[in-house]
Amino acid sequence: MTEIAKGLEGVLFTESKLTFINGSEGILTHLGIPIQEWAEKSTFEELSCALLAGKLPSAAELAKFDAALRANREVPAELLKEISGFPPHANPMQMLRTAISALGLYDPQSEDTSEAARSAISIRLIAQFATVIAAVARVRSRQEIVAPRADLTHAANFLYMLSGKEPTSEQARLFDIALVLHVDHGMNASTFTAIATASTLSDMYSCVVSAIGALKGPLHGGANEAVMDMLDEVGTPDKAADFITKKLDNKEKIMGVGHRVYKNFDPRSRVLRDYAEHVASKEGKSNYYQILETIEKIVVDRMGSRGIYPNVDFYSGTVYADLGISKEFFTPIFALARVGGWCASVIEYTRDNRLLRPDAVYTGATDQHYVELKDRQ
Ligand SMILES: CC(=O)SCCNC(=O)CCNC(=O)[C@H](O)C(C)(C)COP(=O)(O)OP(=O)(O)OC[C@H]1O[C@@H](n2cnc3c(N)ncnc32)[C@H](O)[C@@H]1OP(=O)(O)O
Ligand SMILES: O=C([O-])CC(=O)C(=O)O
Repeated sequence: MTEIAKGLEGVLFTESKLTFINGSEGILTHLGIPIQEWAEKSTFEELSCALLAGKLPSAAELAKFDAALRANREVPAELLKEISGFPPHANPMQMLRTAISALGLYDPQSEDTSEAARSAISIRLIAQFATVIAAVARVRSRQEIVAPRADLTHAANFLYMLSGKEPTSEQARLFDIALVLHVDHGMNASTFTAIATASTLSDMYSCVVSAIGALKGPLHGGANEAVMDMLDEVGTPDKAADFITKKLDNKEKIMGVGHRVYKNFDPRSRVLRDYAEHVASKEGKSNYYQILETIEKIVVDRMGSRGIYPNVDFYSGTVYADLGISKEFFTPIFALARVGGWCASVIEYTRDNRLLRPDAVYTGATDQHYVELKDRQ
């Protein structure tokens, strides 16, 4: 019988030098460097630059990349006008997808699929995702759009555009670490989608727009918002154990746990948990943090032997909530970070491109003939 790799599980379709994951041991590296070191020592700018270049940048290379990001933060005024006209109740990921699609219309280089053009567009996309997401947030809350500032880091500038207030250096650093943790993750569904689009030799904006659509779903990037919905449904820490036990007894899926590749702790969730714990030790444990602690313990006790552990989406929301960000923006923030990984993966794949075109085992009808409409039941 023909074997079908449902969900393409375990299928190797390309080579990559960017990200390595050992799911059974909970190891994640970018360019061979552990994610914990990137989180502790690096920045979103540096990791994005490194993935795009395929190597750690020199100080001069990083300064040039950072300057290019800062210089490209502004988006066309026409686009801001379009975003201001979006229905303010619309889903922010739909707004992001539509706005990035429109952004491509204003980029004279958008149809150029050479590596040099793809790299230049990547810098603009990384810089302008922040401006677009913050603009979407301001429009949804019926506030004036805040223009970007070139004197702030990528993380600080985004938080500034979101709230209109400059964040403290601790807030900016915490957010930067969250971005670093989300930049890339091998052949996840949204990166694979970006690559599938790129494999037809389509343009960079089309690749990234299709990836936004894939990230949006609750089985992928949308899980971070779904975790927060779950925490809001639980309400108070004393109700967490009962709530999760019932869900597990009913074989319902728990958001923010389980992973196609990790059959152990997702190392990113450990880093995020440590930061959430750090905030909790300074400011007292929030309800959210206490509920997650209880859920984690019960899930690991009952599901750990089946390889089901918290993933990156489990704790990220508490970190964003501590920064005053509302849950509708958790998935757009995932996109804000992941755009770097999407661009780097598209560039790497298209260097040795082959059209992606898998197949399905046909199980439909055979030996049929067309029946005229008037003769059908
Ligand atoms: C950034 C990211 O994209 S990380 C992932 C974010 N997504 C989530 O957090 C959503 C919740 N998690 C899930 O739905 C899954 O774990 C996935 C889709 C992410 C990956 O899992 P897959 O490898 O596709 O496993 P699949 O969904 O087939 O489940 C396998 C078994 O584990 C169980 N399982 C998997 N995840 C969960 C979960 N979150 N809660 C409860 N049970 C689970 C399934 O019910 C299934 O059990 P069964 O064999 O008794 O039917
Ligand atoms: O790798 C995956 O399948 C999902 C994931 O954790 C990510 O994209 O960060």
